[in-house]
Amino acid sequence: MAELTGKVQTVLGLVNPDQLGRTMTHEHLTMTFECCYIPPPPGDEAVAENPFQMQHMYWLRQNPYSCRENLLLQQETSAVRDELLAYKKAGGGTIVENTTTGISRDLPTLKQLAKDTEVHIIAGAGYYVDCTHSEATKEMSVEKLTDSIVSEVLHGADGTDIRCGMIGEIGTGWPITDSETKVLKATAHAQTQLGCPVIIHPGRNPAAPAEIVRILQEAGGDISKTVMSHMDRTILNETELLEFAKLGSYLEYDLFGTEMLNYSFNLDVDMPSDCQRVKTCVSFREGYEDKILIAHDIHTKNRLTKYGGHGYSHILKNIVPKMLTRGISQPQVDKILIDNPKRWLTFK
Ligand SMILES: CC(=O)NCCS(=O)(=O)O
Repeated sequence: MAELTGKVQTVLGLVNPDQLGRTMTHEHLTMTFECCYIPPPPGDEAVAENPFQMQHMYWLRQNPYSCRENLLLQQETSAVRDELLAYKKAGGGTIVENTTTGISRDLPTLKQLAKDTEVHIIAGAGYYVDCTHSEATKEMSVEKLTDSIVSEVLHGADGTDIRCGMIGEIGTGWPITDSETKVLKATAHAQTQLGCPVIIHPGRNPAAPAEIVRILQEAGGDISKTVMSHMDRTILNETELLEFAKLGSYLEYDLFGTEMLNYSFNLDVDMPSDCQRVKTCVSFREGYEDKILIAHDIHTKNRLTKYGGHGYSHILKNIVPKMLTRGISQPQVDKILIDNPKRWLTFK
């Protein structure tokens, strides 16, 4: 698309890629996550009902998905606005907002936040995981899904004229369902038409990312312009990780700030700590430094600083200094936070 080529599309319009600055490539500013509610561990049912206040946060840190109120980030726009102002002050420039259809994308709120804070915000087109697909979505053909995604980028989404600047996060589970496969194919077709960035939420199985790449590639997708999110909890074996890296997508470590003993979506996974995430970035710094992206993927209330969480500035304030002490140079940090996001987000 000639108008988009060489530009980045924010909720306030097209910008020159050099304007983005430091970029978190996977965040949510307003969304709901009720689709992923998990009942509390046996014996904790009463604790889960505690009033949503500071004394409850120690429990929510370990069980974020077992309290319905914690899943309503959309109620916290004022706190998120304050956080974005702090992010800007900490040197942040851009947030890629990954909320798609199914988890309450709210484009007017994103536009207002961008105006209020002067942080560039890029919104996502497309659909989240199968359990959030409506009956109408499930009945759509790949062609219809493609048209709808293309329209969200070219004309605006959800009945507004606010345009999405990338496709994703496209949700998939494991195994990948028929409806998710159609959405993946439509994503690839839309990407071919638009030359746009794509970002994927893989299912929680080490085989999921490669299977997604296979489906996208067969449908003509551009893997070099595609981000595989949530690598932190998906491929933990080093050999398997290097095998996947060879396929050429961006590798996103986007759960910085999440430190939990039991990852309730997949108890087989030992969720890495931030130190382990930094170590992984260190191990990737030669060979794949052009492919690493990082973020916090804030999607529950307890992670906001208002509730004692790490907030959207954690990487800039705490992780970058740590990286510098562990052998990642300032130019390499700049690649991860500025150059790689800019390259990914620029329309071809
Ligand atoms: C909003 C979202 O999809 N977050 C991902 C959480 S997960 O635990 O990495 O699947």
